[in-house]
Amino acid sequence: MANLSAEQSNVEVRMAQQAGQEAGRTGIYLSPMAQRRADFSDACASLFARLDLADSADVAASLMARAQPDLLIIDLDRFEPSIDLDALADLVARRAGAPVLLLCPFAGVAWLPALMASGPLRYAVTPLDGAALRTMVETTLAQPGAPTCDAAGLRALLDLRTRVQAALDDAEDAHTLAESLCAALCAWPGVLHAGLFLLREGNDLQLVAQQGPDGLLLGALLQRTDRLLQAPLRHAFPGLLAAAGGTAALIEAPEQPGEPALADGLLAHGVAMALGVPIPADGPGAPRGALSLLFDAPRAFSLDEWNTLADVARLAAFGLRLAAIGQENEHLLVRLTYISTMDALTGVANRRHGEELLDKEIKRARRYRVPLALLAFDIDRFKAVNDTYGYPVGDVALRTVADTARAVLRASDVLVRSGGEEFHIIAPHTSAIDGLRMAEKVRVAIEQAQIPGCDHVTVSLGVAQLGEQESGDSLTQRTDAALARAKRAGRNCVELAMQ
Ligand SMILES: Nc1nc2c(ncn2[C@@H]2O[C@H](COP(=O)(O)OP(=O)(O)OP(=O)(O)O)[C@@H](O)[C@H]2O)c(=O)[nH]1
Repeated sequence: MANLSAEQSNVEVRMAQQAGQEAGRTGIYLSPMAQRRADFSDACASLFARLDLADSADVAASLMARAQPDLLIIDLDRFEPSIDLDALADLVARRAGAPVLLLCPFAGVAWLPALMASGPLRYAVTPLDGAALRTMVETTLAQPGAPTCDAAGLRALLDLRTRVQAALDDAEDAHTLAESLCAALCAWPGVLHAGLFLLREGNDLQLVAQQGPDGLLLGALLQRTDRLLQAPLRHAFPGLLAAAGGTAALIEAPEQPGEPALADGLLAHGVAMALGVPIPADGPGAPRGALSLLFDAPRAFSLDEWNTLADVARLAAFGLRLAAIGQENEHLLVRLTYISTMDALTGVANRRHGEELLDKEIKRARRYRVPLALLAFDIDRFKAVNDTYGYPVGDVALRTVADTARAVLRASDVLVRSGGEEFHIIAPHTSAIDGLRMAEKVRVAIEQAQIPGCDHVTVSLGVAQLGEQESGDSLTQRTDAALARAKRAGRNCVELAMQ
């Protein structure tokens, strides 16, 4: 069987050689690597009557100036990092539509769209074995046009763009955006699975969202879901290559990167081709990562498709930045609300916020016809504490008093620092009698509390229940008057307000 197929392929080569030579076919192969020029010559020279090997774009240009070949092959493998994209683009442009085959390493497909924009070309991802290379050369000679989208392909692209736009419009946070983007990409014909990787703090690349058939999970395929820049398959899996290197990566066959574990995993789930598109950092501190797409069959992308994929990645970057800004705004709002409503020393509500809360509770008490009590308390002879132990100890005493009072209150009660060493407690669902009990509990708790630096303090308290038509101001005045009476009555006691 092996002999037969070897014989067959020899026949094919001889036929192609004959056809090529009879047609007087000419070719120019460009690669800066001597070994690659020799390998190409071994695999494909027989397809041409004349094959010129060029080691630079300049040499290829001068060969082309003498006579345009039937096929120009540009091999980008090992061209990097000194690749002169402009010179190569110029070669493609000079072909003016005549056949060009671009051989592109799987981790360097970012150059593809740039060169495709200079003129029509076919491409193949390398490494390729000799037979596959020969087939690609023959295919390009037979059908030299660049991959294009038919009407159905364009409709699918439009649909993808619309879905991505909608995902951006509806995104509440980075996670929901990533999920919707994966769903949009999965709806693109041929896509089996879509995933989104994001670089988090500390250079931790994580899989944020994925969508695909049951059982096809990137976590299982890559054998981890976080710290993916250290994953064993980071040099082979296109999604990881794109996130790590910031440039697109494409494998047109599972075994192309030479990682048997990856090839087995992809083949087991019917994946024929894998693409990674980097999500560019959209400004400093912005998230960066990659989109990963797994396809059920190999296909050549048109320039429209490459451009759409780059647009999707840019929109993803923009949307993720927007989501991050939304989150930062929420944090700022929480901080701002805290600063403008809470007392910095004790962490309880400040006077202005206390007044707002009292108004709210009064309205609620009226609507539901439930009692509301207001308590006022003030530290006894606090001036003496400051004078004797110093202001910092006075501050500690204020904090301890606030903490102690808060500890004996219900969750629905609100403690307010009204100013200096004076506090109020808004007590919903509380009658005057219950308010008195509550005041006594607060008084005893504070009397017994240990104050670091000054031993103990006591408080005097006033209690009032909201009258039927009473305003917040009037309730406060009556409560404060009761507190004043408690002070006059000798301090460390509770007084009930008069109606
Ligand atoms: N350490 C500290 N002291 C404060 C603060 N705010 C107000 N005070 C002090 O609280 C004291 C209040 O004193 P007074 O109003 O005379 O009342 P008092 O000494 O507590 O006496 P009675 O209320 O009559 O028992 C003053 O010494 C203020 O300086 C604060 O934030 N920190």
